[in-house]
Amino acid sequence: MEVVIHESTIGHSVGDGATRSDSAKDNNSVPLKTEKFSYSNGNGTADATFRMLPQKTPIDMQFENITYTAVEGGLFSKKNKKEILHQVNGRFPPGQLIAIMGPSGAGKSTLLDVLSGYRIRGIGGTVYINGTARNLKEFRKLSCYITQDDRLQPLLTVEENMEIAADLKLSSDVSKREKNEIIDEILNTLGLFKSKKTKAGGLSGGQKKRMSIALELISNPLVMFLDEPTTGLDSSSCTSCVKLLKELARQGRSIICTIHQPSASLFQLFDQVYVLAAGNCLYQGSTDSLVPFLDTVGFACPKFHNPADYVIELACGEYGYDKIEEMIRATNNGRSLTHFNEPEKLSYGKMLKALHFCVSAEEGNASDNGEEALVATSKYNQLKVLLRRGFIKAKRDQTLTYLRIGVNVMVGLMLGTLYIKAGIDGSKVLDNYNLLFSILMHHMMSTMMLTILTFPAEMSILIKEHFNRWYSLKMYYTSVTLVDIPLSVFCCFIFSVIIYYMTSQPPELVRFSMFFVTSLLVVFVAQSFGLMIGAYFNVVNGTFLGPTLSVPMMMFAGFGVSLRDLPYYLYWGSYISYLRFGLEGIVGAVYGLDRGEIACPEDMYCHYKYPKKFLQDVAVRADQFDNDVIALILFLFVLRISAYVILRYKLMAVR
Ligand SMILES: Nc1ncnc2c1ncn2[C@@H]1O[C@H](COP(=O)(O)OP(=O)(O)OP(=O)(O)O)[C@@H](O)[C@H]1O
Repeated sequence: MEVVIHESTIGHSVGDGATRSDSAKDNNSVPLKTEKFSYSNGNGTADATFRMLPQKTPIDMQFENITYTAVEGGLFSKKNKKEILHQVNGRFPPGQLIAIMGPSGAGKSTLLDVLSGYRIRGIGGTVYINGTARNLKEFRKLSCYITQDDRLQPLLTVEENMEIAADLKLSSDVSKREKNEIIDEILNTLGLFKSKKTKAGGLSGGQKKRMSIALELISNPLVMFLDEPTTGLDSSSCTSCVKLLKELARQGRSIICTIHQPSASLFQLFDQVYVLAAGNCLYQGSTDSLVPFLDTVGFACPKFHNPADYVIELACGEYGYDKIEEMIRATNNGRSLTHFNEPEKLSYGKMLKALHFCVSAEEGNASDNGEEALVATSKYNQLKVLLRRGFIKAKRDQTLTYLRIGVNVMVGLMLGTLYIKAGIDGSKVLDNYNLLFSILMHHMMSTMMLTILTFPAEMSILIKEHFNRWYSLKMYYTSVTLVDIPLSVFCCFIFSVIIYYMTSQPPELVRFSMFFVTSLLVVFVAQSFGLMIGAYFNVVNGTFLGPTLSVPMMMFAGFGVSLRDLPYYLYWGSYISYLRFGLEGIVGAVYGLDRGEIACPEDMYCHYKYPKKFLQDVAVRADQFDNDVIALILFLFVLRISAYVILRYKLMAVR
């Protein structure tokens, strides 16, 4: 198979003095020399032929005096600063598979987060890329972070997940055929080709891990950070995962991963190891040199003992804390490179054994500010791809789509049966009023709770994909907003038709339209409210807060206590309750527009056969429809913008 490689990052370096030798050619596809090589894919070996281009400069990473200070303490408790990394140093050369090891709580994930640029607050020290202080923005374009939990779209097949990633991470100049070739190439390499049509949710743990790696490989990162890639895998999957990582390292990448306690055979697969204990470096150097190092510091590894186990035992303080201090001194907290085999000087040709494309030719470069400059494709393309993904998900989602439609039909039928013909019965005007409020309750609770319950799961995927520069938050948010519109409209329409017909509300198009528009706006406002809560809180807190905060909305809607009877010092509450405007709009649709006398059954007393009398008694102004619509639209805008701001804050706060 031949893969075209773009000349997109020629001469690209990531220090402050980052240069790009020929940015004008960034998007040009130039076929160059062809090279053939073999690699293992977990199912044996495979051959591939790649057309190679001058590649990105491999990345030699050094870090000096890295500290990380976390701030502990809640909103109402005293804030304490806690230093987690204590001036650690080290070097991660290219083409190497590097393990960051240490006991639980040693600071492995923290160091990985700091080096990858995922963590940006509370950090001290300097990271150098090829000898120059790191420019984080440039560095992020060449690196990726693969989280411990596999944040995949479970409803999309492996192939669809890859296609979406390719459409977002590769320049739009790359043709569909070329993208497919790259996808096949990566899936083949990672042993996922046969599972192409399997939904990601149905993959095994090992396959999910490989899938996470495959998605990021699309943009051909030079540095890959992986947080505990072997956690949850059986020993054979662990080995094949680490072998795969080694293969990727051999192609010129730096592969840096945290790992708990590898078996002796797994440990041997790593080129280099970095051992941490309580935020200090105990050892850094080649895997082979660990045992000689332990000899030199006088803590010889017992015969037949796994050196990885032994060094973790030392790091845990099992043999005394003085030994930890001795090792920190011996390595000078990571400054010493004595046990560091100079990385094998890979020939240029060998370095070029990257799988396929280099991509850093951002179409979004036009606006070279903020996150837009980090993503690979235009805003329009991001939105298009995210909408495509959203619609595929919606089509397959049992909860968000089918259950939602089912609930609207069921509740419509139930309420319709309970209040059958209440709309034309002069003796049942109060019942009908209850029905109208119940309709609003249904719209509010069903949409708000669905969003609160489902959005936090999306959030973790958003954090990963956004950090790995798949898309900008604006485009993500726009797609989330747009994707749900058709289904919301459909559900609301079908519910409105059922209830309106069964309960015999006035059969006039204008009234039905007012009824439907008000209902739909309440749906959108409630959804935005749910999004605001779901963006910030987890499911447990959100499930508590959503209904709790809705109670004042109901109180001030003017239903139980009419607006006329609200104490003046609480009247402001009616302006912050969107249900008040919803109720006014929907009651106006049914009883407004100078509706005439309502038929009263024989032998019945109909107190409210004149709608005007009823409207007076419940203190609802039925001539305010336009204002109600405007108020609900305002609520919609304010809540949507607030949800966006909260989402943006949350994305930064987790870092
Ligand atoms: N934001 C934070 N606030 C307070 N403490 C933190 C914070 N982040 C990390 N820590 C603390 O720093 C220490 C190191 O955490 P880290 O997650 O890096 O450890 P680790 O070596 O990766 O552990 P494990 O292998 O168990 O995942 C832990 O004691 C942890 O509680």
